[in-house]
Amino acid sequence: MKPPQGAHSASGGAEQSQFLTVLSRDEALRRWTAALAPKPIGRETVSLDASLGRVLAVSVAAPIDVPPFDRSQMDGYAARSADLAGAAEDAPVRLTLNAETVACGVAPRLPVGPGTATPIATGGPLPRGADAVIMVEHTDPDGPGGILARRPVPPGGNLAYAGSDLARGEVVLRAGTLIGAREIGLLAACGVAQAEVWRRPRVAVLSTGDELAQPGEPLRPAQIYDSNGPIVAAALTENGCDPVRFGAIPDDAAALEAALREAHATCDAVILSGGTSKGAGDLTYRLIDRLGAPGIVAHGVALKPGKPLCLAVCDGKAVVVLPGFPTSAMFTFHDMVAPVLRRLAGQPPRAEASLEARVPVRVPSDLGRTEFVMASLARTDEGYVAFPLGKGSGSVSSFSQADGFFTIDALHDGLDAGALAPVTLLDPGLRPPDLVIVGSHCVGLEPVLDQLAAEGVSARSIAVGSMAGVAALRRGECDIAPIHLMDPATGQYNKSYVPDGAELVKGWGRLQGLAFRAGDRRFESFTLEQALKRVAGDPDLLMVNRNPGSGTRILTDKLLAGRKPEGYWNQPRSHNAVAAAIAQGRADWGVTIRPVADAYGLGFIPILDEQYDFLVARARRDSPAVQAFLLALARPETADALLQRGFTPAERG
Ligand SMILES: Nc1nc2c(c(=O)[nH]1)N[C@H]1C(S)=C(S)[C@@H](COP(=O)(O)OP(=O)(O)OC[C@H]3O[C@@H](n4cnc5c(N)ncnc54)[C@H](O)[C@@H]3O)O[C@H]1N2
Ligand code: MOO
Repeated sequence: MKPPQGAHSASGGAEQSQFLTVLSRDEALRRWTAALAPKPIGRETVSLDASLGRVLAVSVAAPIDVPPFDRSQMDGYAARSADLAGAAEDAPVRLTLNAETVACGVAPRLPVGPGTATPIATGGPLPRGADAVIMVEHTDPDGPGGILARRPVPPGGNLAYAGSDLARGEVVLRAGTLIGAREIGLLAACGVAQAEVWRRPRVAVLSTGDELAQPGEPLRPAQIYDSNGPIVAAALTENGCDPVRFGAIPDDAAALEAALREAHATCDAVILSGGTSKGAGDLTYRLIDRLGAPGIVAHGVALKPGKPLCLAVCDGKAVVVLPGFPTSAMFTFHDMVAPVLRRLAGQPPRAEASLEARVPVRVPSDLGRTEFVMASLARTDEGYVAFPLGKGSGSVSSFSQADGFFTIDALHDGLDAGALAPVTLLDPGLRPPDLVIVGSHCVGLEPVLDQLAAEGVSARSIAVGSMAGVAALRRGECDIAPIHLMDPATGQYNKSYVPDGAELVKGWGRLQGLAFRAGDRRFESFTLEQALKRVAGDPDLLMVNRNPGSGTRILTDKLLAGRKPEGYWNQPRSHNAVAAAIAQGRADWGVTIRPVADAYGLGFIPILDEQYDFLVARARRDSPAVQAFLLALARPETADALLQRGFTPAERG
């Protein structure tokens, strides 16, 4: 959305007309549902094949008996139980065969009189007079026209009576049932070819913002891909609605008004994302308020993520503006919007599940807002651990990687390390991963994890950095911690960081170096010593550093020997961020690894081969998942893949 207007704008300052009242989550929902009175929007009749995933609008009673007639459950002979009462192995009873055979789908013509039997197939209709079936195994032929029955069969033996499965008139599926494969089978068995189901609400999906490109299009400078549109559309389908995509609307009053009016006129509900927060983006609100009464009922909710959520009802239709930040958009959709849309769709409430987990690190939070923290779960010997996915509301990955979320209430400024928290699962069918890897993530891990996936071993890699990985391993929260930590005293990698109960497994080498824009004369063809002298002496050179605790930071500090050049406090958390800052000219140099520098087309002066190794918890070493990991690591294909990506595989004997 557009930034706040500065002093040069016509209005002479940023408008601050939004968030007049920030409501609690519950109050915002109460006002919205009171204005909307959500209920199913209508019925339609669909064919049985098209009914999967739909919700029955009316109860269905069986129009016929199932089975429709008394039928045999065995291949054998329809007979009279009274005739068989005295039959035994040493005293068989002779029965005369009637002159017909009852196959499936053949109506019998002849009755079974006393002393007679009719050959019958499993599923064949029982002839008049018969009240039992004797299995063929319990008989012997006795000439062309008779059998000897060697067992007694009680009345009703080996047969199913008409209506014993479903009786005509019995309700087989109730209104409100979600139709799955089993329900379809049930309806088909009763001969029902169509189902009366709730109509799926058509919900318009509009992204807003000049910066949005659609996936598949090239990304121009300062653009990002529209992820909210596709994820909201998919989440609507998951919740029983039909999304209608309107794409990304630029920040232009006429375009937005036209799209919004069309969406409101042609759909049952409208969901926008972006431009709900402060700034001069109040265009959307003025337009929504003009769409119909009562208009906006809540704008600003005391929760995080999701504070700028805007809820409206215009002429009986729900209109929602989700925050632009992807995690905020998805969380508010999941928590507040989806349950209401499900009621429009006639869908049953979503199944909720939660479990208790220990949160291993302190999680700070804002006072005054209920904070929802997305977390990845790992199972340990002492129960579940919830790792907060600390990427913030702007992240697209934290909502998708989260297993669930826990809350920190508005009156607290954080959750202490080690606290227990109930975690609400985003997918109630959570299956904890077989292998938990916590520490520094490296793209060299991908071929190893691909092999595990192909073998059916599910692995979860949680990137928290090397130091935090060591701590997690020490607390028993993971199986493996990848690290690349130089001991500043010895210059050696990793060996001095192995905690009790762990062992070090060799990974691979990553060439660390000083990266700069290719062709930059201030670095081109310099040795490392020359380059370091240059950065110390040239105040125009801007560096990009790494976050404290990262292996690269330790190395950088060692190289700088106490100096803090311009840019030192710019401390992103990844190799890629360092390379992007240099490539895009926000910085001139930084320390990163060769594969990343190459990917960004940067110049590179080698420093040293840093060792990326694995701490393995000894107690877990023999588990099948850890064994699979170690095997995958040792495969020649892995070494090839590492070489291809610019890493130096460890020598293995
Ligand atoms: N001064 C203040 N700034 C902000 C506040 C505030 O209270 N005061 N609130 C912050 C919070 S909290 C959130 S959440 C965001 C929400 O911002 P908007 O809803 O106005 O959204 P935008 O500004 O349009 O975009 C924010 C961010 O998200 C990206 N975005 C937008 N649409 C999409 C999309 N369809 N797919 C992917 N990403 C999208 C957009 O490019 C921005 O990066 O505001 C804070 N600021
Ligand atoms: O409410 Mo925003 O969604 O904190 O990030």
